[in-house]
Amino acid sequence: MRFLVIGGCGFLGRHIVDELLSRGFPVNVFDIRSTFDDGRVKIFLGDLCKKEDLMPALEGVSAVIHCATPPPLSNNRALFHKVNHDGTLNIIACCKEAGVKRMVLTSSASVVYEGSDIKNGVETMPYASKPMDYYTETKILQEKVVLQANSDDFYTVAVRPHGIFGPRDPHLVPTTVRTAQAGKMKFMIGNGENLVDFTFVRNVVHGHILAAESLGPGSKVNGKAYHITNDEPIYFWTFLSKILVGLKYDAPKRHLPFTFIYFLALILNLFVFLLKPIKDIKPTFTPMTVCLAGTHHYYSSEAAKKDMGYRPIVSLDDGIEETIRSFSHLSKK
Ligand SMILES: NC(=O)c1ccc[n+]([C@@H]2O[C@H](COP(=O)([O-])OP(=O)(O)OC[C@H]3O[C@@H](n4cnc5c(N)ncnc54)[C@H](O)[C@@H]3O)[C@@H](O)[C@H]2O)c1
Ligand SMILES: CC(C)CCC[C@@H](C)[C@H]1CC[C@H]2C3=C(CC[C@]12C)[C@@]1(C)CC[C@H](O)[C@@H](C(=O)O)[C@@H]1CC3
Repeated sequence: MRFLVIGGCGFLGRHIVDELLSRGFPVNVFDIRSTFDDGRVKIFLGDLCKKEDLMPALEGVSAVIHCATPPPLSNNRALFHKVNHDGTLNIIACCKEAGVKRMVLTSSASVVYEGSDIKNGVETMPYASKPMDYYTETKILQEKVVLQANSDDFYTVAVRPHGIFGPRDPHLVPTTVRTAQAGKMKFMIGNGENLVDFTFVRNVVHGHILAAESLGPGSKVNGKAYHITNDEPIYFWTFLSKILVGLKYDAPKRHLPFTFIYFLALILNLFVFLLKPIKDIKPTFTPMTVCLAGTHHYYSSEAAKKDMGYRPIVSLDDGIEETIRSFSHLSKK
């Protein structure tokens, strides 16, 4: 079975490519940029929104894993809609024309998150009626169109990871370190007792490949969404503190009231919106990131265990240790 990994030059995508190759699968990669060179992989460069770019990459492909997205913290509504919604519709149409049989979408557990506590959330929870940011808004649209495309000759499934971390993560660890270097990591938001899922990247990869292998005629996974987590919810600030201390930065010790910081983030968000025509500011402290830092949000992966035999293959502590080692270049000097 030849795979095409759309977004294969990204953080998750590259790990998926590496694992597929190690399991002996032939792999194509499609991405708008190239970040690596491997003789075993043909990298097709292009825009997933363009049929003429995508079709050559689909030749001889049986299964597509779509894990491309604009950067989740970029806040560019038009780009998110163009890539995550319109682009995904293009991928579906191209897959059907090329005779691809299976599609795995990398969705996100956040498609049901509206800023309030979610404890052991299940996949049957409704989509967020008021998504907290444009990224989440378009991840909902994206998952809907992929699952609606499921049919007797084109099997689709959505994998919903949460808080992916690991080597080459471009979002979580670098942003955390930058925030600490800017002296803005002295306080925890809230009481520090909010449990969340952080998922080591190789567990997410494992879930994707299991999902791809599980698709097929009459399969119970066809047309469904599945949470893939480490199955070890951890206090949000304990996780960040482990990363910070591992990289020789001080862990936050004092607390700021969640409601106060959320109110400040709302005001900052209004200023960002008003200033947008003049200057495109991308604050770290947004209503979404503040809620993620101050509320419970962890999800049940029981459905994935039951329907596709998923189990995390790397423990949280081992994943944190490997991540810290891989980011030693970001250690405090
Ligand atoms: N990082 C997380 O914590 C997390 C959690 C849950 C779900 N996800 C989902 O996982 C997937 C991968 O996320 P990531 O963290 O690896 O992101 P990433 O930014 O590292 O990778 C995304 C890739 O998509 C590519 N891309 C963007 N626009 C494109 C276009 N128009 N045409 C072709 N390629 C394009 C980028 O070049 C990049 O290589 C995304 O779908 C994201 O929504 C991420
Ligand atoms: C300054 C602090 C308040 C926070 C510093 C760390 C944050 C930058 C990360 C902590 C949790 C991360 C996270 C995401 C992005 C980076 C953080 C906010 C996602 C929103 C990325 C996109 C995914 O789809 C979301 C998911 O559902 O997994 C992530 C949720 C966690």
